[in-house]
Amino acid sequence: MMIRPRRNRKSAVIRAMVEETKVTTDDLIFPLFLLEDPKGKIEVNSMPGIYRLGIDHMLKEIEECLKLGVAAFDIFPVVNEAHKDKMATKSHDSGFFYITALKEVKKRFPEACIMTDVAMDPYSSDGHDGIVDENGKILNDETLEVLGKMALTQAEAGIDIIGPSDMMDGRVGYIRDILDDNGFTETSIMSYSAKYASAFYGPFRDALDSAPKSGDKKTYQMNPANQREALIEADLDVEEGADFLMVKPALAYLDVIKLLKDNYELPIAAYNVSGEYAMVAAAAEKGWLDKTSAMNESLLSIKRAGADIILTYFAKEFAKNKQ
Ligand SMILES: NCC(=O)CCC(=O)O
Ligand SMILES: [Mg+2]
Repeated sequence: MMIRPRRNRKSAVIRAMVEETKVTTDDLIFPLFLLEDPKGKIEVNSMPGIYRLGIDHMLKEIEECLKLGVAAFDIFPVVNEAHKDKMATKSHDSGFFYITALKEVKKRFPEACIMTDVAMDPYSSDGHDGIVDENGKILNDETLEVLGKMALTQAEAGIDIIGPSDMMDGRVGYIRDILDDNGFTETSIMSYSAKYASAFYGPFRDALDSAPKSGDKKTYQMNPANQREALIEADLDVEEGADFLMVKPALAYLDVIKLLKDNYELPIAAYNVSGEYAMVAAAAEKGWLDKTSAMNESLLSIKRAGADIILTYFAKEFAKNKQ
């Protein structure tokens, strides 16, 4: 035998030397759920180890993460039912707890990179990302106006990266124009370019209590069967001024991550979503697999597929394990 691939696996030093992919805390964005009650702290039932936090706890959490080397956070609001309405009015109310908390976070930790989400669902009494008309249809162009106001309100709070996750057509360009017209030329946009209508968002909707009250999201989120459609979405986002392209979910869509990586020069992000976290966490709780190894392998696979950035609920745990 002339060629014996096992020689390059014979010791830990050689294995490390020939390792093609490495995940570091620099690659990670940690999604966090913000509660209205400043002192609140409630675990998400379907995401063991992940908590919804009031601002007091969240400041502590961010401080701990920064010490561990995790410096980027995507913050989502948990909105009480009483504050939801058809037009998601609270999403662009600068006095709402979410915006005041974001300002507090940026003031305390100016060095942290803070990302926010642009979509109507957390604030919508219909639980949809856009405006729902009397026939249950999701209105595209009317929704853009709400998204524009939402993005501007977040930019005014000093947010570093705006994340439109709604999948309305034309929203990246619409938001870019509004930000630029108001002087926020340095506010970045990470577009959820290829966001699929996935079952793996279930635990996130538990966390935010934001599941659609009727229907599903298939008229705006992509069909999991489609790969080439991701190129259409990504082309548009590039033309409209996105700074990053995102694929979501991650693990069931590694081919899409690779496709975008091979076809675009912009950095590629992948969202290792709540259901992907929950599967590992639940199996680990049952003793059916090792949580740390499964976490490391998941993140490695997402990076190997081509993701430069990974949004993951494992961020803090990964960083702790690296210490
Ligand atoms: N717009 C953000 C999400 O929908 C997150 C989904 C998840 O983590 O399941
Ligand atoms: Mg699109």
